[in-house]
Amino acid sequence: MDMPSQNDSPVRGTKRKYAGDGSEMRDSGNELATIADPTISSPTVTPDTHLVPVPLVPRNDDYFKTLYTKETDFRLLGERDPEFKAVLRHGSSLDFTDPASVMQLTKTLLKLDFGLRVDLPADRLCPPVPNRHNYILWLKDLLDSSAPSYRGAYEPGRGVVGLDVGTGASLVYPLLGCAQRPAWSFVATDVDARSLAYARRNAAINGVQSRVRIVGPRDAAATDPLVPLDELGLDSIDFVMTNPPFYASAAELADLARQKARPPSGACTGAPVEMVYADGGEVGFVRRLVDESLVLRERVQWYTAMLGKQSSLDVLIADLRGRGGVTNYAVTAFVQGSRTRRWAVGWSFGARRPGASASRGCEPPGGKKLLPPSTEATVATWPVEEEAVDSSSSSSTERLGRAVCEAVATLDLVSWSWDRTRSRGLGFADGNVWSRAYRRKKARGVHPITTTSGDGDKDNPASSPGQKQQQQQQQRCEQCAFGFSVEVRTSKDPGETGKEDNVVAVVVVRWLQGNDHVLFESFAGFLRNSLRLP
Ligand SMILES: C[S@@+](CC[C@H](N)C(=O)[O-])C[C@H]1O[C@@H](n2cnc3c(N)ncnc32)[C@H](O)[C@@H]1O
Repeated sequence: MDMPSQNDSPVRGTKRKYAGDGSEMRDSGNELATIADPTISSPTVTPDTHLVPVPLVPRNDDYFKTLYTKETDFRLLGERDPEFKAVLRHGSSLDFTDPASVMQLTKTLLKLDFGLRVDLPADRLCPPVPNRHNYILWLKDLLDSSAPSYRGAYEPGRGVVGLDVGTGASLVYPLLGCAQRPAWSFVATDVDARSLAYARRNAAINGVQSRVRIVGPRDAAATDPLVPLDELGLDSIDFVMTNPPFYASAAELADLARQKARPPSGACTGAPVEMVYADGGEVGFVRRLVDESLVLRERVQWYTAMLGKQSSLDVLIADLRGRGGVTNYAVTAFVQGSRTRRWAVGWSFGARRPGASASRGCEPPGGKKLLPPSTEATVATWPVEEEAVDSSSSSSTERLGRAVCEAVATLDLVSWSWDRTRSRGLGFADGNVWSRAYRRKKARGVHPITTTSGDGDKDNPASSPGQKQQQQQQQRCEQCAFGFSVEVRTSKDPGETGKEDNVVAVVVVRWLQGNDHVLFESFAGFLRNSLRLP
């Protein structure tokens, strides 16, 4: 979960732009529940006509990627939202020690940037939007780059189901996920009845009840699973996410709040029920998730968790690699402004490997040794000449693409296809079919690799012979020891001249499937040596 740091605490009234590092706040009590709900024990309820269901407007992925990449200009935000303007000091600065101001910032960003409205209780966490958004961006990257289609890109039609363990009153992750991905749906759990009542209301306000199933209150006892797939009647889901309770005791929570040197009304980092996990804080909570994942395994493609401390990341990666024998995992950092950094870890028992930006999204202070094996390698770089005007001559990218296809054509692959429009090829092999040893054996008439046969299509009957064949081929590829893509991209390379306009074409190999990192390294080496560049 978000850990407040001493440095986050601005002096009251100082001018400061919000760089997304507002720590978890508890409201002072002057923001009240705004829609009457008998299940919420709010002392005073003020009806607010703004809070009627709002339709979510899907926007393109690039829009979401660029959000919060620059410091937020509060004056501008105030011009766009009068409710935010009302809490600004001198029209341009925000008092981060005032819970009502921080809560308004959260509401304003959710409203303006995502079209979301939330009702937040005074005595529960108020989520900093940029940090929560970072988690969703990372999940999108993780899931897109390890999708069953191997396309390595966003597929709007792909239905994805996620479980948010400990969703909180704001329901922030399911709301952000639904706002960005129309085909995503969620199950959201919590142990806190008060938070859940607000979460249900926030689902209703945003009209996402059919896409977010809110379950609980769960029993906090360790006997009540964090990932209750059987109870929910779910065979499998795509991901689990959690921002776990951080502290191991209420005393630790109070201690850190004191260190932040904020007045009590503004210093609070959430109610103990949300923030304390007595059985070991965030490490204990995520270990519990690891335990469950070791039983559920591939019923969830990605298990993920956000962490407040880098030391927790070290401990959990060691646990996953050691006890869990996990090799397919991802590490990233969510950085907001210059000070606030959170970590996240994800792991999978499946064979589909995520891209480098998702799996090696940061270099932890503990060093590169904490990172999972690399899944991308650049095997060739070629200067892009000025493209010929004559339409009969082909571009450097096309010629490089042809060179890739020629090199790969010499191999005994289970499948290889080249997409000319994307300059990208997709291939599958049963093993190392590029080694000299393989070729020698093949020349002697020995089939060097024993292949496994598919399970057939008994569970998924195809309607036409063409579809049937396609399905069988897909199943065959899924069982291959190695899956890869080769892509020709152009990029700017300042090179030795330092000139930004020096454009090069690069050939990038991506490890898409398999459990043997050596196979990937060796294939990249084969391609590096055998590409006859144009
Ligand atoms: C740090 S808060 C995160 C809230 C929200 N997801 C966010 O990011 O703002 C942790 C949440 O986990 C919930 N929680 C604690 N133990 C839980 C459990 N065993 N199962 C589900 N939720 C739990 C708490 O009530 C709290 O809402």
